[in-house]
Amino acid sequence: MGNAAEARRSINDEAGGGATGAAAGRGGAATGEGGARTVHLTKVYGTGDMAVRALDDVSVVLPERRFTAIMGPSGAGKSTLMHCVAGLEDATSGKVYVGDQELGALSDRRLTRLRRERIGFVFQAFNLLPTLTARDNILLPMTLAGTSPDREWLDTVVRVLKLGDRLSHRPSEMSGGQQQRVALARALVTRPQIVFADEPTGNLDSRTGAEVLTLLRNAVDDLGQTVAMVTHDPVAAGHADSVVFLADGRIVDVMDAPTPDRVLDRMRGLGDLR
Ligand SMILES: Nc1ncnc2c1ncn2[C@@H]1O[C@H](COP(=O)(O)OP(=O)(O)OP(=O)(O)O)[C@@H](O)[C@H]1O
Repeated sequence: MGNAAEARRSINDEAGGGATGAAAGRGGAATGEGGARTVHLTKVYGTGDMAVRALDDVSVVLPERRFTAIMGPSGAGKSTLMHCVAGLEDATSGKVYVGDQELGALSDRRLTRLRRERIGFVFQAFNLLPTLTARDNILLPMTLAGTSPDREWLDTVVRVLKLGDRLSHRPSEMSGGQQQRVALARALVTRPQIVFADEPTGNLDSRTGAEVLTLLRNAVDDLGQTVAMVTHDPVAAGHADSVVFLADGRIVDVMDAPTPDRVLDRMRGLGDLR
């Protein structure tokens, strides 16, 4: 209960200098050591008559060691929000912080490094390389960066994700759920500040989807990760600590301790009847 209330306060706070209580309460500075946040973030695609305001003055905190779901009707700006916070898109105005680092202040080279070292991604299509074994897929970010894994952490991730007996298998020799677990392990292996999951259960049957959601939950509860997940699925959102609802590029609601029924009701209210 305390955690949910804390997460809500933190999300609802003006994400700028006013984000005192919740972020400070978890041992960070007022700006929060972990997690990510946006301050008056606006993203406009195109110009003139063609301009699309995909995000309109969004101030939100994705609190450290919390599992946050991002929901809303198609075109609401969910992917844009995720891409801006992950440093894949520039803000038109406003600011994005990963931990205490403001992304707009970074050169391209440093932004690339921050993305590689501090952000993990799990996509709907697992994006595993077919010719590599599970182990080599998991280690790919480190191979590309020329760094070596922290053995103990790698062992922990492999154990929590129950991949110990799959490490020498190639993606074609694994089920969808196993492939998604490898993708999650790859996202976690660098111990990122935040993991973004974009519809991570979209391609999975409901049982395997539930397994992946449990693993994301475990990544937060057992490994201390911060996870933000875009989803259309109220059941998936029910695994999160809180849900941020977007509509027309704005945050319209935040729900703590979500249940699938309450999420579904809220989505109906937003005209999202999928
Ligand atoms: N590269 C782009 N160029 C122009 N417009 C874009 C671009 N990317 C997104 N948009 C527009 O920005 C708005 C928000 O898109 P976004 O993909 O963030 O929504 P979403 O909530 O993720 O939608 P969905 O659930 O359908 O994936 C939409 O109107 C979309 O058409």
